[in-house]
Amino acid sequence: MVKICCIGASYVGGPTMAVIALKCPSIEVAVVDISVPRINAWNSYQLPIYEPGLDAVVKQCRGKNLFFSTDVEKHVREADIVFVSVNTPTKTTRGLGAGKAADLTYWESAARMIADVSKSDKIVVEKSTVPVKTTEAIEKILTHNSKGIKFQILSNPEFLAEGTAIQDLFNPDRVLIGGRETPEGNKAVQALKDVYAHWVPEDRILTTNLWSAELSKLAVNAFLAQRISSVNAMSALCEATGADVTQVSYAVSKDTRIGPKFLNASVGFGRSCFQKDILNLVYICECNGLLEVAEYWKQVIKINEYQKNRFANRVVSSMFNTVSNKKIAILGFAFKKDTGDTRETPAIDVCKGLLGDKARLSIFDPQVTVDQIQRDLTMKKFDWDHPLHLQPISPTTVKQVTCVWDAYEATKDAHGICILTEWDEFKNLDFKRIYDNMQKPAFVFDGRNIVNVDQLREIGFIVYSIGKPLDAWLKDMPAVA
Ligand SMILES: NC(=O)c1ccc[n+]([C@@H]2O[C@H](COP(=O)([O-])OP(=O)(O)OC[C@H]3O[C@@H](n4cnc5c(N)ncnc54)[C@H](O)[C@@H]3O)[C@@H](O)[C@H]2O)c1
Ligand SMILES: O=c1ccn([C@@H]2O[C@H](COP(=O)(O)OP(=O)(O)O[C@H]3O[C@H](CO)[C@@H](O)[C@H](O)[C@H]3O)[C@@H](O)[C@H]2O)c(=O)[nH]1
Repeated sequence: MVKICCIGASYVGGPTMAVIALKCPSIEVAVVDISVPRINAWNSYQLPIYEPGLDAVVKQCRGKNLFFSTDVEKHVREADIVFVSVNTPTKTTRGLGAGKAADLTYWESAARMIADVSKSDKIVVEKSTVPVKTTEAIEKILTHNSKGIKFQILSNPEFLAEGTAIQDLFNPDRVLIGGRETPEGNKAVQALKDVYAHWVPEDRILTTNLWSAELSKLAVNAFLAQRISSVNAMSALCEATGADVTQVSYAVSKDTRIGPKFLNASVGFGRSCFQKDILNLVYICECNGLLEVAEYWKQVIKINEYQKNRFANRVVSSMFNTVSNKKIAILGFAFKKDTGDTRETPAIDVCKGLLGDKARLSIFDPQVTVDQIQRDLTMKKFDWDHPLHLQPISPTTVKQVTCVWDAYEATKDAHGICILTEWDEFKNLDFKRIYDNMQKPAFVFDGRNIVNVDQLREIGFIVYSIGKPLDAWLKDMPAVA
């Protein structure tokens, strides 16, 4: 029986391995992590991450051919194939490349551990998103101390998106496998292909050299984020001219060369992946002396910062240029719907912007805990190009924040509402009831374009939707970005 071990039991390691176990009953899969609470949660009824469809997959395989464990060394030692799916955040502290380069500390320590504990030949699969040429460094670590054991290293980047991870894994656009172009490398690629071939059609399994696989992952994220920044840049122009960004993006999407996906204007893209992977790309360009190329990709992140600032400024300027001591309801804190993940969520920047102007915030998100919100709002944000108001806020400011478990509670007596995540349940709220319980004039700032603007205006709200023709009230109060 082939044995797989995956180091890192989080958003990628957990769902990916659960799907491999489900689709390949003849393979034994162990997912290991150094975090005891995380592994305990995987072995309980309350999984550590919220992902639609994940519970059912885990329930079918756990204890049969899917195991979660903190005994990292044992499972690595026994495995034929070791996936490494640890965190590769942006290097935030001082040192070479700080603020842009990927921090490979976790990857390196995983590689050293694999080299130390292995007693048989292994295929090591790079699942984490890493800079181009990381495999080369990992190869050196593994082979330096290999005691005659042979390691083949493959790059197999993951393209799942949170909130749709299970459907993305069941039906991937492609599976990408990069390997050494040697007989041993080809054999390792084939072994991994055989795993995916249990459910992925052969024409969707692409094989490349190692560097193409690593770079393709960064390229895809850069292209996706670039689409969002492009449509968000258009949204500012729409507001200035009276065009409607939904109409514009629909017209753009009808061009078959462009297509319809990833063209929704929003308060900004979140999650560390887009920002960290583009910063990573920028750093690689700079290291290769390609300064203009680096500047080009940096602009995608700058527009994202601009969009978040623009939104917070719009709220303040619309409400008579101050939100001091006003209650603002924040509906949604996660970076997108159907996940509890808040990493780099635009809500952090918008909330910090409003708190900087001394607003009182009442926050509701169906999947994010109070502790997480407090942690996010007090955490120091690393400074790559951030305005001052996004720096850490003081404990007194945090007292201006309450978290509640109901949208009606959050909006009670509020002066304004900011919708920051597109949760489906926000579309069906009783806005008449909400309006009746709010201070007047009552404002709605829709950062996800999910509300029916006409209906809300009829109720009496002053409504701001990203990239839409402005309410007469707002026209006279231009937002300064
Ligand atoms: N989250 C996504 O949607 C997504 C999608 C595609 C790719 N990726 C990439 O996949 C990688 C993992 O992402 P994630 O969101 O699952 O990461 P994460 O940061 O949520 O979790 C990483 C896990 O690895 C564990 N870990 C770190 N070092 C370890 C070690 N030496 N031994 C055992 N466990 C260790 C940590 O305890 C943690 O549970 C990243 O490189 C990310 O860029 C993420
Ligand atoms: O038209 C759009 C689409 C998305 N977003 C925002 O963009 C962010 C990212 O969304 P999404 O890409 O759906 O989620 P992620 O889980 O971050 O997935 C991205 O990042 C992963 C990590 O690398 C990749 O594996 C995925 O392919 C890639 O889509 C979220 O804040 C969304 O709200 C928009 O504002 N407008």
